[in-house]
Amino acid sequence: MSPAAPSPATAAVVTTTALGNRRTPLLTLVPRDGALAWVRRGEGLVGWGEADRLEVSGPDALATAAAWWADRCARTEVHDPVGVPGSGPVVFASIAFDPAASTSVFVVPEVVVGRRDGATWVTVTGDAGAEERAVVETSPAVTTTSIGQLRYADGSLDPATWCGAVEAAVARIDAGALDKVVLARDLLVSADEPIDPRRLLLRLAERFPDCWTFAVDDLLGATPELLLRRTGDQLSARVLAGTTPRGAGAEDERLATALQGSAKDLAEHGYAVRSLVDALRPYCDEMDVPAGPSLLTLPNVRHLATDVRGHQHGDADLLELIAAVHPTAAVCGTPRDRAATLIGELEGMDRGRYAGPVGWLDSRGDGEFGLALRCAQLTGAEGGRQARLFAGCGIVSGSDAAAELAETQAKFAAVQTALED
Ligand SMILES: C=C(O[C@H]1C=CC=C(C(=O)O)[C@@H]1O)C(=O)O
Repeated sequence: MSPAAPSPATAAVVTTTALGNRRTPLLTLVPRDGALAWVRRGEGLVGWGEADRLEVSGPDALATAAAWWADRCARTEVHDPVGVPGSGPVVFASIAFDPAASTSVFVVPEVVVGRRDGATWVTVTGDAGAEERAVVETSPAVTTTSIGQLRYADGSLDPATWCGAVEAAVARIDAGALDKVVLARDLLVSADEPIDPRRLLLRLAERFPDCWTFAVDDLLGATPELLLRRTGDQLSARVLAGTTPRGAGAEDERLATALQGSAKDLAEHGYAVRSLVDALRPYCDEMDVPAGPSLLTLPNVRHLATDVRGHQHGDADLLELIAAVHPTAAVCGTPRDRAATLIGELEGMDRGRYAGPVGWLDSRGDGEFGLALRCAQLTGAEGGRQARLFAGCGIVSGSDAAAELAETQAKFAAVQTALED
């Protein structure tokens, strides 16, 4: 564990509705550097500045982070007349796909602007002057500069080698070694000009209103998958697995109908739902799991989707629940351990925080975490002109490597279109 700096003995956190009447879109408020965001349909949280930061890895990473956040909250003087999920002290988090091996990042912003059910609030952590700065800083930023031409290069594996990995995975599945594994690949992008995260976030939010547009520590994306939301003792999740690209004209409907009737995709989806439900069940006294999936339609792909709800008993905090459910078979596989080992063997890359939980947590224990999918890691290389994109696919018996490669391309398109616009 490597906390960047020791927490101050006490911190003051003030939430105010002073900007309550302003309807400025949240994502236009964030600065170019250090943007923090979790926004869907214009509501959610944005933040900037760093009042505190924790970078952590190792087998107890999430327990360490939970203790750090609880300790920080206990030593914080809070004035929060708003009193809704996301008001008062908030930490944004981007957790590694493998928290034991890679670094997870937790950032407490100096300023958070939140919007929920049409009401807007501002929360300031730290010195009194920050509140005034927040008001000044909540003027919309200019975000329209073009980044020029984009050039793409293979990431860790070229497409043919990745298809070979998919075939190897199918062979292992057919030999009975496991039921499902999610294999991902990365794509490198270089632009003529530095990539402005604000521009990317705005484009993603415009094009993907059903997704959660997120940014934490230069990992930016619009995820359709909600790993876990906790509001008091109510838990909810949106599990996705099983995908088809969009088609032109009548072909689009044909693809949608085929997805809903595909035994392969329904099996792939079933593993993902079961992995979440089985992991969450010990923490719930009631669960509502629909008998079959619905269809989620996005501009680039359609997914099989299941919205799961649970009523929590006991006092496990949200990070403990996240540690229990992650990684689900939407991003890892079944059985989990064998799938994780095969990912390490076949993928040839470090996922970092791709496919890890990303979101926020408040001092009441409420929060929302998605899976960091359809995302780009801004690398800072070449003066901020480079990004690394990620996309993965669930592989089961019957998966076809060429179709899976096409699926990764359709998934990359979420960020590519936002960069190219
Ligand atoms: C792993 C990814 O997607 C997951 C979520 C939805 C559908 C998926 C699929 O059909 O394979 C994946 O399980 C990704 O977008 O990188």
